[in-house]
Amino acid sequence: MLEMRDIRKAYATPQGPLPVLDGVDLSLAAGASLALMGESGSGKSTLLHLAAGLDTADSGEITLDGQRLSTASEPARAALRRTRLGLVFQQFHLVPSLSVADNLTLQARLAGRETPDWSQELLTRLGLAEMADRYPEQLSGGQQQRLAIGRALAGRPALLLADEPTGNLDEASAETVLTLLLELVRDSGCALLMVTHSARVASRLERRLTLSHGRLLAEEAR
Ligand SMILES: Nc1ncnc2c1ncn2[C@@H]1O[C@H](COP(=O)(O)OP(=O)(O)OP(=O)(O)O)[C@@H](O)[C@H]1O
Repeated sequence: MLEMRDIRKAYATPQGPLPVLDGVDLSLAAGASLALMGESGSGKSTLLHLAAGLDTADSGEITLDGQRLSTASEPARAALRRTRLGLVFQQFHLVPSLSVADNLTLQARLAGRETPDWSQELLTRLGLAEMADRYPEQLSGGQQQRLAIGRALAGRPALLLADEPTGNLDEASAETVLTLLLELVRDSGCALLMVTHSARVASRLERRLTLSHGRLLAEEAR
């Protein structure tokens, strides 16, 4: 479903190129879940952004759902993102002027992928059905992140990319949000690539990989 082959990426800085990824290979099967770990600055977000087609690698090949992302144009990458990917970040990035229900469905609707039954099920399972007419500022942090997860899954993506999705939440909300996210991912059959600092969070996923000095370390067995 997601294949990354010999990915290299350096950022241009005033001091010269800063190499971040130096030959990364990663494969994620349909429906599988993988935690991406590594020290701060090791390139986790960079890798996730490349998988999302939000940025391009200097070299290497990325294939998503059989389509080559690495050579696709920006509009083609955006179309693939809209239809095949769900994204969740540490910041929730909700639209303040839209209700909870509209935030949940907007992206799926724009991509022509909204199914009202699934949207309603998501609202209920995320504990947001009673709050459908509220606005994001009227929700707690945990509720806002649940909404952001619902939005990412409303279009039934093949792959959910999540960057520290519980990083902004207290321990109790983080646990609730993570459990819900994993249940919904499992039930919807989508694959999950999640960046996390937390070994405890990572242990809840099927696979774990660690980035270090631009490379992925050998995989730990579960
Ligand atoms: N746009 C950019 N321009 C220059 N350097 C960048 C840019 N984005 C990231 N970097 C640098 O690349 C390295 C990897 O950053 P990245 O955000 O991918 O790491 P990370 O592992 O996700 O870190 P964290 O866990 O702290 O979020 C860091 O040294 C960072 O400073």
